Formats: sequence, C-alpha cells, structure tokens
Amino acid sequence: MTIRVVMAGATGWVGKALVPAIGAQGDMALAGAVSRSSAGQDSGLLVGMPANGITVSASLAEALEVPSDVLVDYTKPHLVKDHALLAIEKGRHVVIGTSGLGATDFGEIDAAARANRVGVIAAGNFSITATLMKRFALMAAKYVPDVEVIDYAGAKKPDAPSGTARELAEALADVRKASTARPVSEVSGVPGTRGAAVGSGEGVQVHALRLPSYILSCEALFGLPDERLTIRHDAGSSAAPYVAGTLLAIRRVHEITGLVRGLDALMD
Ligand SMILES: NC(=O)C1=CN([C@@H]2O[C@H](COP(=O)(O)OP(=O)(O)OC[C@H]3O[C@@H](n4cnc5c(N)ncnc54)[C@H](OP(=O)(O)O)[C@@H]3O)[C@@H](O)[C@H]2O)C=CC1
Ligand SMILES: O=C(O)C1=N[C@H](C(=O)O)C[C@H](O)C1
Repeated sequence: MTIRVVMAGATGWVGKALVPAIGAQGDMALAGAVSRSSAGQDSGLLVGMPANGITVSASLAEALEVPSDVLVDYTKPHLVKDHALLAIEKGRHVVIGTSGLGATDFGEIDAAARANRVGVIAAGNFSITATLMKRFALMAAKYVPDVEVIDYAGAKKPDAPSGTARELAEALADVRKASTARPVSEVSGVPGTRGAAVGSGEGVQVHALRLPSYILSCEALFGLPDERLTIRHDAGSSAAPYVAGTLLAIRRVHEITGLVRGLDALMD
C-alpha cells in the first residue's frame, strides 16, 4: 500500500528535506504540499528535484481536498494546532514536527483523534540522538531527584521553550522525585531568573536562552551532593537528522488511535 502524504511547510527548512525523501520511498507518495509563498508551483521543482506533478496549495484546507492518508506538519507554532485538528476532522493521520504545543493542546488533539479514530504522532525532536538524550535523562531521573533543563536556540526562534525542551521537561516532570531546591516562591531577588516550571506536579524548571549563532541545543542537568551529571544534545545546521524519524512516524501512525508523544515510543 502506498501512503499518500500531505506536507505542510513544504518549502521550509525541514520541508525541503522531507519532500525529496518522501518521494524516494517505495511505499510513500507526496499527495499534497502547502506553502503560501510558493502556491501554484510544482513542489518537486521548488526543492531542486525534477517536477513531480504535485502543485503547492496556499492552504491546508485546499491540499486536503485531494485524497491522502497522512498530514506531516512542519510550519509555525501558531498554525499547527488548527492544522492538526482540521486534518483529524478530515480523517487523516497526523505527524507533528512543529513546536509550540503543550500538554493542554495535546490533550485536545488526542481527544479529537480518538473521536475520529485516527492516529497522531508528535515529537519535539525527530532526531535519533535527541530522542536518546530524552531516554537517558528519563533513566537518570529515576535515581536523581534534582533536575533542570536549559534550552538554547537562535535569537529569532518564535517559541519558548523549544519543542525538544518542552517534551523533555513534561516527561521528566511525570517521573521525577521531589526536588531539594528552595521553592521558587521562597526565592528573593528576581524569581523569574529561576526559569519556568514546565510539566505536571512541581514541574521541571526550564531556562530558555535565545542568542545569535545558536541552532538548537538542550541540556538536562542533574545534581547530587558533590557530583553532577549533564546530558546534552546539539542539533547541527541541516535538517537531515529529522528525516528518518519523520519517515518512521509516517509509516507507523496508522497503527495508532489517538496521540503518541515522542519518537522514543516508536523505537525498539
Ligand atoms: N520535531 C522536530 O524534530 C523539529 C521541529 N522543528 C520545528 O518545526 C517547525 C518548522 O521549522 P522550519 O522548517 O525551520 O520552519 P520554516 O520557517 O523554515 O518553514 C515554515 C514553513 O511553513 C510554511 N508556512 C508558514 N506560514 C504558513 C501558513 N499560514 N500556511 C501554510 N504554510 C505556512 C512556510 O511557507 P510560506 O511562508 O510560503 O507559507 C514554510 O514552508 C518549527 O516549529 C520548528 O521548531 C524543526 C526541526 C525539527
Ligand atoms: O526551530 C528549530 O530550528 C528547531 N526546533 C525544534 C524544537 O523546537 O525543539 C528542534 C530542532 O532541533 C530545531
């Protein structure tokens, strides 16, 4: 069976890497592509490939008028929730790469996916090594109660924390033991400098830095008396690391009903 894929954000940094990769898979075919600025153009030519006959649509609604199986979204934080809900309503499975969503948004997406009997896979980071960082950090959190997260990204990134840091902090908050740090509410000075608590219960403090020259790095820092552990992931400057994980999600999403968060759920 050929999986028919609609790529929202086809002309973006990640979309440009995914369009040729989807076309190269024997079991997948591009069925639609979305970008406002390139609407009406051939999506293959746009990414430096031979023409593929798939014309770019100006909106997701237009792209979903043609039959397809899976929406892949790498667009913008303010669009992704509406895109996901629209695709679910139209009976499509969804793979979410776009950052910016939190636990409440994902709760709504999960409910809609269950009601429409489709699957959604969302990962803050579809790279294998970023996924391993999350897995190792979750292992460490079983043994070390004190953990905080630092999220490094470029000055122009529109969302904070990053999808990578947010998914990590929410997952850590679910398993962490009580912190020994002085509660932020009891800190004098400028308490905001202690970061923001992300996730359930006491949450995990996340500190987001936004500076020119950074791409995206994420650190989980663990402390015990007289020793510490740092688990860090650094993304490079190309979108190549996200391709394999996204293709895996496209292949597996039809097996799911409702939402699964994190590429780690598909590994093993
Ligand atoms: N989960 C993961 O592993 C990763 C997640 N990301 C996240 O993915 C998202 C996308 O990243 P990136 O590829 O760098 O983004 P870009 O800014 O490079 O690309 C955004 C894409 O979305 C399209 N777009 C923007 N606005 C609209 C709109 N209103 N309707 C339809 N399409 C629109 C743009 O085309 P146009 O402007 O022409 O409409 C473009 O094709 C970000 O949130 C990023 O943080 C990034 C890398 C990995
Ligand atoms: O905005 C980016 O560039 C990236 N965003 C993702 C995130 O928000 O975690 C991850 C990716 O490494 C790059």
